[in-house]
Amino acid sequence: MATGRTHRPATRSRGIPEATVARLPLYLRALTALSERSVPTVSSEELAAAAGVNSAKLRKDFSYLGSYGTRGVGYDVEYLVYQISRELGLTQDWPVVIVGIGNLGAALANYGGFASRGFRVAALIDADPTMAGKPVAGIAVQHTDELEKIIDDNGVSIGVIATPAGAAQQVCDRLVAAGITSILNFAPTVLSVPDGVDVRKVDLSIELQILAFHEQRKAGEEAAAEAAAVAQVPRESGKGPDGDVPAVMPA
Ligand SMILES: NC(=O)c1ccc[n+]([C@@H]2O[C@H](COP(=O)([O-])OP(=O)(O)OC[C@H]3O[C@@H](n4cnc5c(N)ncnc54)[C@H](O)[C@@H]3O)[C@@H](O)[C@H]2O)c1
Repeated sequence: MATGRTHRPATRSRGIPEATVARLPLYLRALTALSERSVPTVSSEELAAAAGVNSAKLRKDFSYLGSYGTRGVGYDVEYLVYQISRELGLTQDWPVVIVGIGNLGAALANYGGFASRGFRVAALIDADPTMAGKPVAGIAVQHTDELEKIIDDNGVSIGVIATPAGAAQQVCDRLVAAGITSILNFAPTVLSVPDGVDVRKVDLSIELQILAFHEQRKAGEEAAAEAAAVAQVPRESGKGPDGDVPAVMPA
């Protein structure tokens, strides 16, 4: 779902390509599901299918982690969960702030999947003074006046922007000035950030537009197939649809 842009080279410092990094969460999600079912080992084919990735690509990706599996047995699920979590930096707790606590920000704050993956929502921040002190997902919303202090006090390095597009750059600038080096941006705008700051952008409407494109193409292909089928219907020479009336009168 994420359409991302980062300010990092295509290959990370430890030699893991960015495309592999982008697939690690897919493997981790599939492996976590296996782990929850107490499945001890998994073959590259099974895991690739569960993650929606080609199995040769999976084996190549895992070779960057130094994980080659055992022939005839496959990969040890628990160990792979640990390896990928460690590679993604998920073996430590990441405090996150969400800025803009409207419909989306509140939904994100309520999403239990962050905490279970090591992302602790440390603070919720909004510019609306009437929201200050109101609890959302059990956390009192704080006013943007306190943004810098909140980030400093909580050692936050990841910020989530869920404000209207018009406010996003200004919020981004304040987050970066306060020491944030990773931003997840939900606002439909392109953010400018200095080198060393990673931005990932999530835009569900872009995903829907891509689906609309494919739907349109499928509809076009169906229409073309129908037209081709109609064109191929054998006709008796000189007869109309009823078989007795000429479709086209001779000139
Ligand atoms: N990426 C996606 O898939 C996706 C999906 C839905 C919405 N959005 C986007 O997310 C954003 C929020 O949508 P919403 O429906 O929650 O809007 P909303 O109007 O319900 O909430 C916006 C919140 O941001 C606060 N805000 C405004 N300016 C601020 C500032 N400078 N600092 C801090 N807080 C500020 C407002 O007080 C409000 O509480 C919009 O930009 C919207 O387009 C993205």
